[in-house]
Amino acid sequence: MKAPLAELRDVSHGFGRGAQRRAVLRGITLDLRAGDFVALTGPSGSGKTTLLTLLGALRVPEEGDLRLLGQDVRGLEAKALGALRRRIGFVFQRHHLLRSLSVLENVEAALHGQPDADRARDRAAALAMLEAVGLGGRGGDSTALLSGGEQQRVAVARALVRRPSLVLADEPTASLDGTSGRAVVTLLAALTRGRDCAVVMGTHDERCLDLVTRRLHMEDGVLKQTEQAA
Ligand SMILES: Nc1ncnc2c1ncn2[C@@H]1O[C@H](COP(=O)(O)OP(=O)(O)OP(=O)(O)O)[C@@H](O)[C@H]1O
Repeated sequence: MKAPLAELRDVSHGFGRGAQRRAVLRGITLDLRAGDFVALTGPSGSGKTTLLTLLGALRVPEEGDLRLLGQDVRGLEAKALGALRRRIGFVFQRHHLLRSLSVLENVEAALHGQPDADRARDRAAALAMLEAVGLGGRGGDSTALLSGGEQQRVAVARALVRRPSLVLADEPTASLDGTSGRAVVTLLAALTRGRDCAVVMGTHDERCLDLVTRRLHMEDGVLKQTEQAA
């Protein structure tokens, strides 16, 4: 069996010091493997976003071991952490597209600064990814012309165009109606299936839970259940 894409062993994390101290994640042990499409559920404040930031190498845990894509994040310098982050795709609640760039340029921008950047190849990859999210004809449009669901599909294209090994989505459907939200999660599942990739989606959206392969539930910083979905 291949090594997990993410391995957490007894990971704890908190914020603040002294009387202001707040323990947010407590003793999290978890493996994520290729093919996992995970819904991370739990009440507001239970620690879902904090866990996603650790999985995204945006923070280093205060305690415990965290290996991402085979690397121990604690041992990494800032440059190596940056390189690791470039192998991870992020989708947020709001799309965070750049209004001054066209739809296609927003997706292409995710490829800029890559060590092996190549303009023509990057453009072809961005166009193919826009096609894959059903927006093949909209590359030249301003992002302001798109609906909320379409904008979030561009955000999915932007996150996946680098072919990341780990995709992290924090409430990707929260600002969308039910149909558009489901379309976004369906796309995320379809475009990552069969690839050497794991997806973790923090969500309160009950309507999308049938689309995942695995459910994790957080309560007060503790992972309560690790259940395989049907
Ligand atoms: N940078 C920070 N500094 C201090 N406290 C923080 C910080 N980030 C998060 N917290 C606190 O950690 C706790 C968990 O927050 P987190 O955002 O991880 O929860 P969540 O489960 O994602 O919540 P929601 O579903 O509302 O997004 C909260 O009490 C929050 O206030």
